[in-house]
Amino acid sequence: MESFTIASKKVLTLVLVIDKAGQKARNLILLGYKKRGFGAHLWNGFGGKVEPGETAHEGALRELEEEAGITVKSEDFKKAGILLFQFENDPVALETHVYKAYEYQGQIRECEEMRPEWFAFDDIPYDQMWEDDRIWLPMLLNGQDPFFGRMYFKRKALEKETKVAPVVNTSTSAHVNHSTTMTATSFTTAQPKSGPFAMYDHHLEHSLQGVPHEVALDGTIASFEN
Ligand SMILES: Nc1[nH]c(=O)nc2c1ncn2[C@H]1C[C@H](O)[C@@H](COP(=O)(O)OP(=O)(O)OP(=O)(O)O)O1
Repeated sequence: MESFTIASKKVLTLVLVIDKAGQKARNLILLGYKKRGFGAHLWNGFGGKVEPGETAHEGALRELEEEAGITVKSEDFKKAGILLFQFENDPVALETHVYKAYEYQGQIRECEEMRPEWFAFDDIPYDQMWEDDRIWLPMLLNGQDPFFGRMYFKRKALEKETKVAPVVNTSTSAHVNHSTTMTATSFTTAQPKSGPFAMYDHHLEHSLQGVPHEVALDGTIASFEN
Protein backbone atom coordinates (compact mmCIF):
# COMPACT_ATOMS: atom_id res chain seq x y z
CA MET A 1 0.00 0.00 0.00
CA GLU A 2 1.34 3.39 -0.84
CA SER A 3 2.51 5.64 1.96
CA PHE A 4 3.88 9.14 1.73
CA THR A 5 4.12 9.98 5.40
CA ILE A 6 7.04 12.23 6.28
CA ALA A 7 8.81 11.44 9.55
CA SER A 8 11.88 13.52 8.86
CA LYS A 9 13.55 15.42 6.09
CA LYS A 10 16.99 16.10 4.75
CA VAL A 11 17.71 19.60 3.53
CA LEU A 12 19.57 19.70 0.22
CA THR A 13 20.59 22.40 -2.21
CA LEU A 14 20.69 22.62 -5.97
CA VAL A 15 22.35 25.45 -7.92
CA LEU A 16 21.82 26.35 -11.57
CA VAL A 17 24.29 28.76 -13.12
CA ILE A 18 23.10 30.48 -16.27
CA ASP A 19 25.13 32.41 -18.84
CA LYS A 20 22.80 34.69 -20.78
CA ALA A 21 25.54 36.06 -23.01
CA GLY A 22 26.93 32.67 -23.80
CA GLN A 23 28.64 31.23 -26.84
CA LYS A 24 27.16 32.54 -30.10
CA ALA A 25 24.68 34.57 -28.03
CA ARG A 26 22.90 31.37 -26.99
CA ASN A 27 21.68 31.08 -23.44
CA LEU A 28 23.72 28.45 -21.63
CA ILE A 29 23.21 26.52 -18.43
CA LEU A 30 25.98 24.88 -16.43
CA LEU A 31 25.26 21.30 -15.43
CA GLY A 32 27.47 18.73 -13.77
CA TYR A 33 27.75 15.06 -14.66
CA LYS A 34 27.56 13.30 -11.30
CA LYS A 35 30.28 10.68 -11.22
CA ARG A 36 29.36 9.06 -7.91
CA GLY A 37 26.90 9.18 -5.00
CA PHE A 38 23.20 9.96 -5.04
CA GLY A 39 22.12 10.70 -8.62
CA ALA A 40 25.26 9.21 -10.16
CA HIS A 41 25.34 9.15 -13.98
CA LEU A 42 22.88 12.01 -14.22
CA TRP A 43 23.41 15.62 -15.28
CA ASN A 44 22.31 17.93 -12.52
CA GLY A 45 22.79 21.26 -10.85
CA PHE A 46 25.44 21.53 -8.14
CA GLY A 47 24.57 20.97 -4.51
CA GLY A 48 24.34 18.59 -1.61
CA LYS A 49 23.42 18.36 2.02
CA VAL A 50 23.16 21.46 4.16
CA GLU A 51 25.55 21.07 7.09
CA PRO A 52 24.64 21.76 10.72
CA GLY A 53 24.91 25.47 11.49
CA GLU A 54 24.65 26.43 7.83
CA THR A 55 21.74 28.10 6.08
CA ALA A 56 20.59 26.59 2.77
CA HIS A 57 21.98 29.69 1.04
CA GLU A 58 25.41 29.17 2.60
CA GLY A 59 25.37 25.45 1.91
CA ALA A 60 24.48 26.03 -1.74
CA LEU A 61 27.36 28.49 -2.21
CA ARG A 62 29.79 26.10 -0.53
CA GLU A 63 28.72 23.13 -2.67
CA LEU A 64 28.97 25.20 -5.85
CA GLU A 65 32.56 26.10 -5.02
CA GLU A 66 33.44 22.53 -4.01
CA GLU A 67 31.85 20.90 -7.06
CA ALA A 68 32.38 23.46 -9.85
CA GLY A 69 35.20 25.64 -8.50
CA ILE A 70 33.28 28.90 -8.81
CA THR A 71 31.87 31.46 -6.41
CA VAL A 72 28.81 33.68 -6.65
CA LYS A 73 28.32 36.92 -4.75
CA SER A 74 25.46 36.66 -2.28
CA GLU A 75 23.53 39.43 -4.04
CA ASP A 76 23.72 37.55 -7.36
CA PHE A 77 22.37 34.36 -5.80
CA LYS A 78 18.59 34.01 -6.02
CA LYS A 79 16.29 31.42 -4.52
CA ALA A 80 14.24 29.89 -7.35
CA GLY A 81 12.17 27.37 -5.45
CA ILE A 82 11.77 24.52 -3.03
CA LEU A 83 11.26 20.97 -4.25
CA LEU A 84 10.12 18.29 -1.88
CA PHE A 85 11.00 14.80 -3.07
CA GLN A 86 9.10 11.96 -1.48
CA PHE A 87 9.62 8.28 -2.11
CA GLU A 88 6.90 5.77 -1.49
CA ASN A 89 7.29 4.01 1.88
CA ASP A 90 10.34 6.12 2.70
CA PRO A 91 9.64 8.44 5.64
CA VAL A 92 12.63 10.67 4.86
CA ALA A 93 11.70 13.49 2.49
CA LEU A 94 14.33 15.47 0.59
CA GLU A 95 13.65 19.19 0.85
CA THR A 96 15.73 20.70 -1.91
CA HIS A 97 16.34 24.45 -2.04
CA VAL A 98 16.96 25.55 -5.62
CA TYR A 99 19.06 28.63 -6.46
CA LYS A 100 20.02 30.36 -9.66
CA ALA A 101 22.87 32.69 -10.56
CA TYR A 102 23.64 34.69 -13.71
CA GLU A 103 27.08 35.86 -12.61
CA TYR A 104 29.98 33.95 -11.16
CA GLN A 105 33.66 34.35 -10.38
CA GLY A 106 36.51 31.91 -10.83
CA GLN A 107 37.49 29.15 -13.20
CA ILE A 108 35.09 26.26 -13.71
CA ARG A 109 36.82 22.97 -12.98
CA GLU A 110 36.03 19.30 -12.71
CA CYS A 111 36.25 17.53 -9.36
CA GLU A 112 36.14 13.88 -8.39
CA GLU A 113 32.35 14.05 -7.99
CA MET A 114 31.17 16.28 -10.85
CA ARG A 115 32.16 17.05 -14.44
CA PRO A 116 30.78 20.50 -15.36
CA GLU A 117 29.67 21.33 -18.87
CA TRP A 118 27.68 24.16 -20.53
CA PHE A 119 24.48 23.29 -22.40
CA ALA A 120 22.39 25.46 -24.68
CA PHE A 121 18.82 25.87 -23.39
CA ASP A 122 17.51 23.94 -26.41
CA ASP A 123 19.99 21.11 -25.86
CA ILE A 124 19.45 20.23 -22.20
CA PRO A 125 19.88 16.44 -21.74
CA TYR A 126 16.57 15.84 -19.97
CA ASP A 127 16.69 12.12 -20.74
CA GLN A 128 19.86 11.87 -18.64
CA MET A 129 18.57 13.97 -15.76
CA TRP A 130 16.31 13.42 -12.80
CA GLU A 131 12.83 12.88 -14.15
CA ASP A 132 11.36 15.87 -12.33
CA ASP A 133 13.80 18.31 -13.94
CA ARG A 134 11.81 18.54 -17.16
CA ILE A 135 8.89 19.76 -15.09
CA TRP A 136 10.47 22.62 -13.16
CA LEU A 137 13.72 23.51 -14.96
CA PRO A 138 11.92 25.13 -17.93
CA MET A 139 10.02 27.24 -15.39
CA LEU A 140 13.28 28.42 -13.87
CA LEU A 141 14.76 29.17 -17.30
CA ASN A 142 11.64 31.10 -18.34
CA GLY A 143 11.62 33.17 -15.17
CA GLN A 144 8.47 31.43 -13.87
CA ASP A 145 9.94 31.16 -10.42
CA PRO A 146 9.74 31.00 -7.50
CA PHE A 147 7.97 27.64 -7.43
CA PHE A 148 7.19 25.00 -4.90
CA GLY A 149 7.05 21.44 -6.14
CA ARG A 150 6.13 18.25 -4.45
CA MET A 151 7.37 15.19 -6.33
CA TYR A 152 6.15 11.73 -5.45
CA PHE A 153 8.20 8.80 -6.64
CA LYS A 154 5.81 5.85 -6.52
CA ARG A 155 6.72 2.23 -6.76
CA LYS A 156 5.95 0.55 -10.01
CA ALA A 157 5.54 -3.20 -10.12
CA LEU A 158 7.69 -4.94 -12.66
CA GLU A 159 6.24 -8.04 -14.24
CA LYS A 160 8.88 -10.73 -14.41
CA GLU A 161 8.19 -14.17 -15.84
CA THR A 162 10.09 -16.82 -13.95
CA LYS A 163 9.87 -20.39 -15.10
CA VAL A 164 10.38 -22.76 -12.24
CA ALA A 165 12.07 -26.05 -13.14
CA PRO A 166 9.79 -29.10 -13.28
CA VAL A 167 9.38 -30.76 -9.90
CA VAL A 168 9.71 -34.53 -9.80
CA ASN A 169 7.23 -36.19 -7.50
CA THR A 170 9.27 -39.12 -6.27
CA SER A 171 6.33 -41.09 -4.91
CA THR A 172 4.59 -41.30 -8.28
CA SER A 173 7.52 -40.41 -10.54
CA ALA A 174 5.12 -38.08 -12.34
CA HIS A 175 6.41 -34.75 -13.62
CA VAL A 176 4.52 -31.75 -12.33
CA ASN A 177 5.15 -28.66 -14.38
CA HIS A 178 5.02 -25.38 -12.49
CA SER A 179 5.10 -22.12 -14.37
CA THR A 180 4.92 -19.22 -11.98
CA THR A 181 4.63 -15.56 -12.72
CA MET A 182 6.45 -13.53 -10.13
CA THR A 183 5.87 -9.86 -9.62
CA ALA A 184 8.91 -7.99 -8.41
CA THR A 185 8.51 -4.58 -6.89
CA SER A 186 11.70 -2.77 -7.54
CA PHE A 187 12.41 0.64 -6.15
CA THR A 188 15.39 2.18 -4.51
CA THR A 189 16.48 5.60 -3.42
CA ALA A 190 20.03 4.41 -3.90
CA GLN A 191 21.48 4.30 -7.36
CA PRO A 192 20.93 1.45 -9.77
CA LYS A 193 23.82 -0.62 -10.98
CA SER A 194 23.81 1.15 -14.30
CA GLY A 195 22.04 3.97 -15.99
CA PRO A 196 19.97 6.76 -14.52
CA PHE A 197 18.20 6.51 -11.23
CA ALA A 198 15.23 4.17 -11.30
CA MET A 199 14.13 5.56 -14.65
CA TYR A 200 12.11 2.46 -15.37
CA ASP A 201 10.88 1.32 -12.00
CA HIS A 202 9.10 4.26 -10.55
CA HIS A 203 6.30 6.50 -11.52
CA LEU A 204 6.52 10.22 -10.86
CA GLU A 205 3.57 12.30 -9.76
CA HIS A 206 3.87 15.92 -8.87
CA SER A 207 2.14 19.10 -7.89
CA LEU A 208 3.56 22.53 -8.50
CA GLN A 209 2.50 25.87 -7.18
CA GLY A 210 3.82 29.29 -6.29
CA VAL A 211 5.69 29.52 -3.05
CA PRO A 212 3.87 30.82 -0.02
CA HIS A 213 5.95 32.66 2.57
CA GLU A 214 6.24 29.53 4.63
CA VAL A 215 5.52 26.01 3.51
CA ALA A 216 4.09 23.52 5.95
CA LEU A 217 5.24 20.03 5.16
CA ASP A 218 3.38 17.60 7.38
CA GLY A 219 4.39 19.45 10.50
CA THR A 220 7.71 20.71 9.24
CA ILE A 221 8.17 24.26 8.06
CA ALA A 222 10.42 25.26 5.23
CA SER A 223 11.00 28.96 5.28
CA PHE A 224 11.33 30.47 1.85
CA GLU A 225 13.94 33.01 2.85
CA ASN A 226 16.73 33.60 0.43
N1 LIG B 1 14.80 14.37 -7.76
C1 LIG B 1 15.86 15.18 -7.85
N2 LIG B 1 15.96 16.07 -8.88
C2 LIG B 1 17.02 16.92 -9.00
O1 LIG B 1 17.06 17.69 -9.98
N3 LIG B 1 18.03 16.94 -8.10
C3 LIG B 1 17.95 16.10 -7.09
C4 LIG B 1 16.88 15.20 -6.90
N4 LIG B 1 17.11 14.49 -5.74
C5 LIG B 1 18.30 14.96 -5.25
N5 LIG B 1 18.79 15.92 -6.06
C6 LIG B 1 20.04 16.66 -5.88
C7 LIG B 1 20.04 17.54 -4.68
C8 LIG B 1 21.52 17.56 -4.32
O2 LIG B 1 22.15 18.59 -5.07
C9 LIG B 1 22.04 16.22 -4.78
C10 LIG B 1 22.17 15.17 -3.69
O3 LIG B 1 23.03 15.64 -2.75
P1 LIG B 1 23.74 14.71 -1.69
O4 LIG B 1 24.62 15.57 -0.87
O5 LIG B 1 22.78 13.83 -1.01
O6 LIG B 1 24.56 13.77 -2.59
P2 LIG B 1 26.04 13.37 -2.49
O7 LIG B 1 26.03 11.90 -2.70
O8 LIG B 1 26.75 14.19 -3.50
O9 LIG B 1 26.53 13.71 -1.02
P3 LIG B 1 27.61 14.76 -0.48
O10 LIG B 1 28.65 13.88 0.11
O11 LIG B 1 26.87 15.62 0.51
O12 LIG B 1 28.14 15.60 -1.64
O13 LIG B 1 21.09 15.74 -5.73
